[in-house]
Amino acid sequence: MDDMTFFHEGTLRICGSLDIDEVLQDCYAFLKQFMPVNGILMSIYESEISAVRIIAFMNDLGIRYPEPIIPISAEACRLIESGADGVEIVNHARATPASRDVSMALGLTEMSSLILHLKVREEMIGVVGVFVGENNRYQESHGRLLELLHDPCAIAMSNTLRYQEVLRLKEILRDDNRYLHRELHRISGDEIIGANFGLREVMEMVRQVAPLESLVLLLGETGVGKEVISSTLHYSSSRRDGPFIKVNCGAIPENLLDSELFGHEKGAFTGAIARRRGLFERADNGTLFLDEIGELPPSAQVRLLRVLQTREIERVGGTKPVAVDVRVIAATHRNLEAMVRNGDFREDLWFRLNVFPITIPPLRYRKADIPALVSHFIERKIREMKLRFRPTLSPGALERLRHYDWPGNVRELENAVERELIRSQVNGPDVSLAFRDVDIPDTSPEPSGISEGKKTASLADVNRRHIRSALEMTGGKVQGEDGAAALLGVHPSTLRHRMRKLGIPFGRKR
Ligand SMILES: Nc1ncnc2c1ncn2[C@@H]1O[C@H](COP(=O)(O)OP(=O)(O)OP(=O)(O)O)[C@@H](O)[C@H]1O
Repeated sequence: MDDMTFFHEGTLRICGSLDIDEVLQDCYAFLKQFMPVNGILMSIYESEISAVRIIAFMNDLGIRYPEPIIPISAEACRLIESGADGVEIVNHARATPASRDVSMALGLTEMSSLILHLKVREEMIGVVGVFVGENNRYQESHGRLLELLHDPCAIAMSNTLRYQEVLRLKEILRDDNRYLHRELHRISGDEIIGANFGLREVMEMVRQVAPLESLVLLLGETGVGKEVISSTLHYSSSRRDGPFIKVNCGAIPENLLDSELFGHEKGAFTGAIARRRGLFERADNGTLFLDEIGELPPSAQVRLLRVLQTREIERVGGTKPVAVDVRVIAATHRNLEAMVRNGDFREDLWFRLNVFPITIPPLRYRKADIPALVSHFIERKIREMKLRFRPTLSPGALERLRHYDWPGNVRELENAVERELIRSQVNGPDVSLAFRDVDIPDTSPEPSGISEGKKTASLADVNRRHIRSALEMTGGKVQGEDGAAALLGVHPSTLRHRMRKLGIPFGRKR
């Protein structure tokens, strides 16, 4: 083989892969045709610690991968720093200080080596050592051949160092990411209060569905805790170490929705100066929580359905579909079934989303959870707001909270606690929380045709609103497992009787 062909063939092997172990195996098989070789070693010199660090190593003598850092003597350091060049032929294990240190580290009593010193723009970046486990095996001609491969070896060495750095940084990032996820989960305090009381059935369903890959639809009025439940679903699933991405479908302007959800390619539209991954791609191997799914415009509904069916997204301006492994949890406070009937939501998408619906009951139907929620929020707010005084509850406060209807549900209760805590701080350490402004009667509009005075009407009104909102959530259905009677925990005929008495119309449209 002439020098040109040797160089060409050698370069193909050296630059054939980013996996340096694969490269060494290929080079070993190639070099064996031209010279004695038992192993190859790539190392760099670490002047600060007077050692060589092994970057890659292979051999056919059964020598185990040595400790990556091989300390070398001061004499060896001096020689390396004096700026060796080209190929050094060392035909005895004890011939030079460096070969003595390395052969000892490899456990070889005899060793011949060809040391190719790699330099890029006069800067020494490391060495490639080809060795054999006997003394006196290398000649000038072997050295000359190896020297032909200096440039490809230098490129491979610098690529390997960079690639190993990328892998190291990637691992650090992954580790940071896992840590931040756990922290986020801890700080957001996703403890579910009422898991054994008012939300027992919900939590039972969460336990059933969390380990599966199924789509989950969370239904319930605003502020009932759809987001906390979705995060519990994610963190109890096998995807818990993957991302949990939340998106409020109602908060993204329609013209930006596609690019937010599916990303865009560079130049897809004015202002798309770089490729951008969408939320689906960011949620890869994790969970995407699509809140307020009822607010999705019809065009986005079509595209979402396609993604759910194909598990592939297409970036705006892209030509190739991109596979994504994402579990979707959707949520809405709206009655999707009624929206489907009115033509505001696609039936096929609703079918797809409605595989495992979980309805979270409003706070007014689980008032037994109020004391635990209040103390949970007091603890949380004291921590978050770094408050100085820990107030107590004044007599009658819980009664007042239980008496109220909580149209804004748990979020409203959380806000009420925060407000009361802020007020309390100005009054010194012995203050208690009274929640006097929660005692106001319900302010939602009166149903038309009611002529009773406010005082006599209030109980009927409260009942009427409870029943109406239960019907709202069940799409007007009274009977059956998913009917309003089951939701309210009463017999269907009792509910019908009350509806008649309160003048609530029957039927699906209300
Ligand atoms: N069971 C619960 N235990 C502890 N905190 C809760 C619970 N339910 C809700 N919260 C808290 O109440 C607030 C509102 O809950 P969340 O945002 O989950 O409601 P939501 O139903 O998603 O509301 P929206 O429909 O407006 O998006 C959050 O701060 C949440 O942490």
